[in-house]
Amino acid sequence: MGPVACLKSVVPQVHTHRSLHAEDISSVAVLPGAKNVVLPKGDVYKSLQLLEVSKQILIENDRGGYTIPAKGLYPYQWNWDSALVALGWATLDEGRAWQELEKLFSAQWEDGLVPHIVFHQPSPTYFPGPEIWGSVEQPMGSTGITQPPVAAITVRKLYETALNKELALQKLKELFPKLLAWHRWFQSARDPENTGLVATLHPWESGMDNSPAWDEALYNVPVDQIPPYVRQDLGHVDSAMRPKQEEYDRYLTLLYRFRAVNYDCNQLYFLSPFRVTDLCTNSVLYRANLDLRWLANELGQDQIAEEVDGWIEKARSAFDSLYDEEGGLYKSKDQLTGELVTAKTSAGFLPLFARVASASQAADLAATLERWLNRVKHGIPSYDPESSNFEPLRYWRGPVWVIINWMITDGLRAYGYEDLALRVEADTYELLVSHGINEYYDPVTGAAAGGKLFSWTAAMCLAWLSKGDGAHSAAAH
Ligand SMILES: O=C(O)[C@@H](CO)O[C@H]1O[C@H](CO)[C@@H](O)[C@H](O)[C@@H]1O
Repeated sequence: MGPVACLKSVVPQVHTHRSLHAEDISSVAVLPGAKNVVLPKGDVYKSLQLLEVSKQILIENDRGGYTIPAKGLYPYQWNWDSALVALGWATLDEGRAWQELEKLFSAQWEDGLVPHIVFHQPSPTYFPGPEIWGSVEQPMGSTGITQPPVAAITVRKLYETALNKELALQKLKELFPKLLAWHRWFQSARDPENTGLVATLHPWESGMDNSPAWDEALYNVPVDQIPPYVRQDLGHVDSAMRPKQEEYDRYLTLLYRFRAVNYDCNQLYFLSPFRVTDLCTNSVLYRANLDLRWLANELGQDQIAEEVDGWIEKARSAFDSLYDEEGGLYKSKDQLTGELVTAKTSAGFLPLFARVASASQAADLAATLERWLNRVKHGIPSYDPESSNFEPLRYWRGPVWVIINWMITDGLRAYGYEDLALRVEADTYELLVSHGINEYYDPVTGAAAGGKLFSWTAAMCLAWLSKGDGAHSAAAH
């Protein structure tokens, strides 16, 4: 039996329209056409196995048009997870990738909000579920907050790389008004004072839930008399890796306060005791606006392109107020105190993904990142590894997230830091090969942590690491 036949017999085949065939094996190993070679040539088996496992994870986590992040721990459709997972689906089945976004936008609210979780089917394994977000009078099919708006970035990528151009144009036309409504909602509901940057009103909205960036702002939230509750997350994951009880009490306090006004977007900005300018949300939104403008131009919607341009212009100058020159990276801001937060987190590099950093800011960010990488075995830690309260295993307070590695790598490449981008890519690949497809990883040991067989990590493996998918052509800063 030759090596190719031998590999085929041990690697499980998945029946999608792009299943691996014998001739693909060399292409997976050497990646012709890729902008850079990530997968080591001598390690074909591991590479193939990783791809097949990634496909299997998406298939296993598919709930009929949408993908749950991980069984048990996250049994519903999450907003930015789905937008990133769609990039993975696109490598297997373009129709299925578009469907992921359609399902997400099927839950869009009348005011334009696209919720952070959509409760398509009941599940007893997650708290707080629909019964907490809704009420007897107003049952809810979703949460009443949002998440970083990745979807427009995904739509552009799917559209530009589509093999089925006709389908892509049709889906773009259907999704465009929904994307626009969501981005307009960000402007009106989350920047009613016209500052150029949007507010985040709940740590869950930031996607980096218990990042040290929120410590000061969150601990300023008084804990209300809230109904007793039982956390489900601790039944799935060790408590040492999850937010603490005093943080959860505040998450719930905010939820009940928002629910008391039925999540009225005109009131929430003014009444929330937690209001921050989150770098992750603002960087993703900035980049998504570049892509939305590109899509508007593609559809010949000049007036809309101009409107989006106005948001981009305003945000560009406002971003400078988040730059910490001494720290060599960007920082989030507590809007209620007006202070930049003290914590240096991986979100501080995301203005590279946005293309909003200047060349000299990018050089500082690259230098800071290099210093961080030299302190750990596996990058990119979510929190400054030089910090005294760096926790390599606790949720967003140290661990590595592959989706953030993708975003930062994409940004590094756009600014010409190819070697650094390759270093992060190779490191990420090594993490996945050695430790599997998990929610996150310990940057000191590489150990996998959090939820297992995790969808967005699998999607990044398919869409990024196997393709060497660097920066696409989002308009430069
Ligand atoms: O901890 C949780 O229960 C959820 C709440 O939304 O957040 C985490 O999990 C979600 C699902 O992967 C992610 O979207 C978030 O960014 C975060 O990592």
